[in-house]
Amino acid sequence: MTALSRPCLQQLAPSRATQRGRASLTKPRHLRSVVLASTTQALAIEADRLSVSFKGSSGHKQVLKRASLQVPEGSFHILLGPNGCGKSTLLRALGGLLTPDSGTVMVNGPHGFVFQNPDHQLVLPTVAADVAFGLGRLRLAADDVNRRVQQALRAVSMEDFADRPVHTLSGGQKQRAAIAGVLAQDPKVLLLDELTTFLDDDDREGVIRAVKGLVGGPSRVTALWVTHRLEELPEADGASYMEDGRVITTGSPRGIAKHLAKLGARVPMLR
Ligand SMILES: Nc1ncnc2c1ncn2[C@@H]1O[C@H](COP(=O)(O)OP(=O)(O)OP(=O)(O)O)[C@@H](O)[C@H]1O
Repeated sequence: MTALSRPCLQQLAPSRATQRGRASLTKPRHLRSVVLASTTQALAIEADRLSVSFKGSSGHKQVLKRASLQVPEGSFHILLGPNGCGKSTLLRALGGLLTPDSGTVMVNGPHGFVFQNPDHQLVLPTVAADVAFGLGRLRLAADDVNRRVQQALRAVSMEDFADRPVHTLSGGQKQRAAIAGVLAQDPKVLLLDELTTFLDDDDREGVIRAVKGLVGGPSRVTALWVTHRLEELPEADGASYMEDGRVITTGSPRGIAKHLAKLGARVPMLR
């Protein structure tokens, strides 16, 4: 894990926060485009001045403060920021898992949400049964279900694990099985919340490779990847940095790395 030197950045350390629920999939919205760098690219995700607050015992706490984010279609985009700055809240608002107080959200295409702790989203005894779980509502023929399950497992290099009991998988294998459960439903956008927090380096690399394989594939899946690990920055096509409920800056991974270095972080890709 990368060492971080300044107090605000030390909060980028792993969170033990967990979210209950399974991967979810929702309906497409309209297409927008934006000028990014020198080219016009279609956007897969756009949040515009999003505000979210939660009720607590001491009144309302505003967590997102007119946060805006744009993610080009077909990209692997990293969202970084100190613990508690609102990354997961922004992701959940994008996924339709909570209702913002104000602002707008656009996600172009069906999207799947994968949570930080795979133990909270793998609910059936075997890998294949779990991957098939979300397909129940589609009323597909058994052959179609099997085909989708096999394809999804192949996409995350888990085709040999179909009959394995879920409890025998490593953390990274569980995350890849959770991703397969979403993929079986054919999403265009993946919202991925700190999937590598509990993983060792091998498992972490396996999960990142699986997601990058999907993004680089013919279906032009877009992945928004929330992380606190600065060493994952070079994997991304683009990145955004949040602080205190706002997206402060968006750019190339190297540009964001330089921004973080100015704040005092030791960023591996700049060494
Ligand atoms: N349902 C909720 N009710 C009340 N407060 C909440 C709720 N969800 C999040 N919060 C608060 O909102 C703030 C932002 O939380 P969030 O999980 O979005 O931050 P984060 O940047 O993802 O942090 P981490 O990196 O630790 O996961 C925190 O102070 C958190 O306690």
